[in-house]
Amino acid sequence: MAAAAASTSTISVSALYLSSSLTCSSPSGAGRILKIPASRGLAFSWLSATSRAPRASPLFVPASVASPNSVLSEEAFKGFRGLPKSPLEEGEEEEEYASDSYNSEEEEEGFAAEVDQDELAVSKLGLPQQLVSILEKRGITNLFPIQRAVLIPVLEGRDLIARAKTGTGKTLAFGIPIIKRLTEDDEAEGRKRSRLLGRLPRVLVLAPTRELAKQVEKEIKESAPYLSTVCVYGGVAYNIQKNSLSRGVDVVVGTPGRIIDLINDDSLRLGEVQYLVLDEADQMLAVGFEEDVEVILQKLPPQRQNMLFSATMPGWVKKLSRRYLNNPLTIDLVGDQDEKLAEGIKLYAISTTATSKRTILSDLITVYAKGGKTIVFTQTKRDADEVSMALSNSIASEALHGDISQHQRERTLGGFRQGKFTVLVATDVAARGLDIPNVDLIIHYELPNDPETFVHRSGRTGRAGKEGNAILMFTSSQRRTVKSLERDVGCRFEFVSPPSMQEVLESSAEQVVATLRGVHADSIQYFLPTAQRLTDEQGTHALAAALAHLSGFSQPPSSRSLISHEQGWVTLQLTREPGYSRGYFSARSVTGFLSDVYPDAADEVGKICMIADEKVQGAVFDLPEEIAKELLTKQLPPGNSLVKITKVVLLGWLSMWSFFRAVLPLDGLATVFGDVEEELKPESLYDILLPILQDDGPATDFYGRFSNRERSYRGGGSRERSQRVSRSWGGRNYDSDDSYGRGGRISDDSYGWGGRASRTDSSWSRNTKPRRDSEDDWLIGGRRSSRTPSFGNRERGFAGACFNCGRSGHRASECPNNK
Ligand SMILES: Nc1ncnc2c1ncn2[C@@H]1O[C@H](COP(=O)(O)OP(=O)(O)OP(=O)(O)O)[C@@H](O)[C@H]1O
Repeated sequence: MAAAAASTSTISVSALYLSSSLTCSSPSGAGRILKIPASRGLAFSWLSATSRAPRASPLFVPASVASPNSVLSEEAFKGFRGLPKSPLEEGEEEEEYASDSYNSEEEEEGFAAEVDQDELAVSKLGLPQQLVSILEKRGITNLFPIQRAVLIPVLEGRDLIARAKTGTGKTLAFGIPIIKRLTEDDEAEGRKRSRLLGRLPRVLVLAPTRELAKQVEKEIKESAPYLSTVCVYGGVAYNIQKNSLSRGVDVVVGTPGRIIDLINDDSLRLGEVQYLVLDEADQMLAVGFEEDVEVILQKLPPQRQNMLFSATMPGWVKKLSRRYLNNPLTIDLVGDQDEKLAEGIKLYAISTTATSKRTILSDLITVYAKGGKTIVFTQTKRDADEVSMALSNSIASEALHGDISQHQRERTLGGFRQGKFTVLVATDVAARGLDIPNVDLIIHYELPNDPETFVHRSGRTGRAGKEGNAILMFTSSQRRTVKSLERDVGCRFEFVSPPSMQEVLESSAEQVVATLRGVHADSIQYFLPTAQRLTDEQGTHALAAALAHLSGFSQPPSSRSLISHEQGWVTLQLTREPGYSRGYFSARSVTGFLSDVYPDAADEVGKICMIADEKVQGAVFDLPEEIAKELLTKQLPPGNSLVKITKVVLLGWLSMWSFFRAVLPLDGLATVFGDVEEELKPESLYDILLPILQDDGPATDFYGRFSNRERSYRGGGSRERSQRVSRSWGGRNYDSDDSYGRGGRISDDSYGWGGRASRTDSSWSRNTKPRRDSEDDWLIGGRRSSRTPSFGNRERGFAGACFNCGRSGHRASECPNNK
């Protein structure tokens, strides 16, 4: 068993659905393994059984509290009525504890019923009334698990290291106890201090990005408006920040670069800081803030309480905790759980081609976001701009990346928050920490660089216990990476096909109906006579016409290519019987055939894809609708057959379908599949399905870092052409990536990705830089220089960081610390 590090108390206990070995250690560091069979796992159903937690879905609470291998703070649950005796109490046998405490189903149920949900109510925790009222007004009536876990240790003055899933309320986890302490101290002094001009800060919160800093400031300000909270970050003038500091401040939140500048010109004095919070500590390292952070820590008074929040524990973060934290308590609500995502997030994956991505994107947004907010993640700034611009034709959208000025970034985020536009197209700058309420859909337009980025991007939805969807777009050559992601993140994708036109139309209509519900009753009055007349004349047609128009379909939807998804095109399939083949069947064979049969078609042909099945001599290709119609009337040379493809189905279904189609008559097919699935409704028996096609791109099976190669063959064309062009790409499009191209202090908080950009080594992808600190390799920006591009491909070795210990080279499931 791995005992906890001597200086760190890894948290113990809580036998919550314990299905595997849980490593526990007492505060003295003596670890023990507690084994409780899954069947005896204790369900903390009381946490989800409340009707008093309106913002938390039932799915949410067990995520952090009752999943297998949850590791929680024993102290955190002190005082909970009905909490079973700790298994770690002196002299108690592990097995005895297991059998004594949980020996029957009834006992479990009895216990669950006995525990009172009020134990989590903010009104019952002894918080200052002022704070309670404000929190309740904000809809925060019950603590989330990380907040409950952190509360007592912080109030007891412990240093701590904490980790919880995205969107689970980490900001208030440190915010609530700190605000409580400051409020009580002020009350004890008769509020003299709060009126003191020029008072020095008692709390310092360090955040890796400007946006995160502003968000933390907002959360603290909204929860304690009576305290003075000042946010300092780069990219904006110093004066306003200096003036605010000079007026007197209780809490300073900021990014390290600007904090150092303000310390250096004596505008910020840290001599009275009692609480230090390092938010997203591992990200500080990723963006090159490690030196700055250490400089700041050395300037703080030694008598202070430290709280460090970090998703992983790379070497530097461990070093920080050893050097600057005092016997910290580790509170880890993720542990080695396989599933790293919050429970409310439903994951989909969709196979696309480089050329079909953009057209599919807007359909996905229409069908899956249903008019709600969407964030689309791209790899590069250029893609963010281009995708946002392309979307703007049909959906209000804005881009967000590190090249956009700070002022504009704030305006964009503000507009998105307020719902002024519904689609934000962002690079990974927005992946970490941003808390935008009610984001319904995340689209990974390009694969993320690593599993952690996937978790953080996806975590912009499904926050605070809500539900959300995340869709991963991948090309067929990236299929293995998708599988790796499933393993690394412990998630399962539902593989879906591009939305059909029918689905797009239905979703558009639903959104219009939702908008109509918002029309004011008084306005409706003015239109009633006309509506009545129209209904009398045309019946429901009148309303259908209005819906069609408001959905943006005044003209009938044009046909769509099933390979490029572009409008106005039709996809046809040409197959040739083997005996009639004149040599190797290629894209040229298709154009040759078209020239013979209908030369106009040869001139207009769009994308051509070869059928993957080598036994079939054939290809599918796109033609403009009118030309396709004409072609289908032509006499074909013997041995050739030409059909219009009418449907795409998922690969899994396709193979099953092909099998049954080969062995059963049509009515037999209907019997086999009956009404099982939408894809296989009886009417679809007559559909001509798109066959499996040869890959249209180069191998990009190592997460998103090379996916911008796809740009090279965007625009369609034959497979041969695509590959030839794409090979000329050496890898990443450096100049357009957020991690590069900025240096110096100014960029210190340029969205976090600039950081000490000057230190980044653009040669990382070529794997030439020697390994300096293997634990940091995977991180985005800053120091990711040494990871091999084959990351994520299990067969080629795992180069990401372990979620459990933060070290690279193995997954959490293989972590030596588990043993
Ligand atoms: N107890 C609570 N009840 C209801 N809502 C809460 C509660 N605590 C926090 N929230 C809300 O949940 C949202 C997510 O909180 P926060 O941003 O602190 O999450 P996080 O864990 O820091 O996420 P990330 O890891 O993505 O940065 C915020 O909008 C916050 O106001």
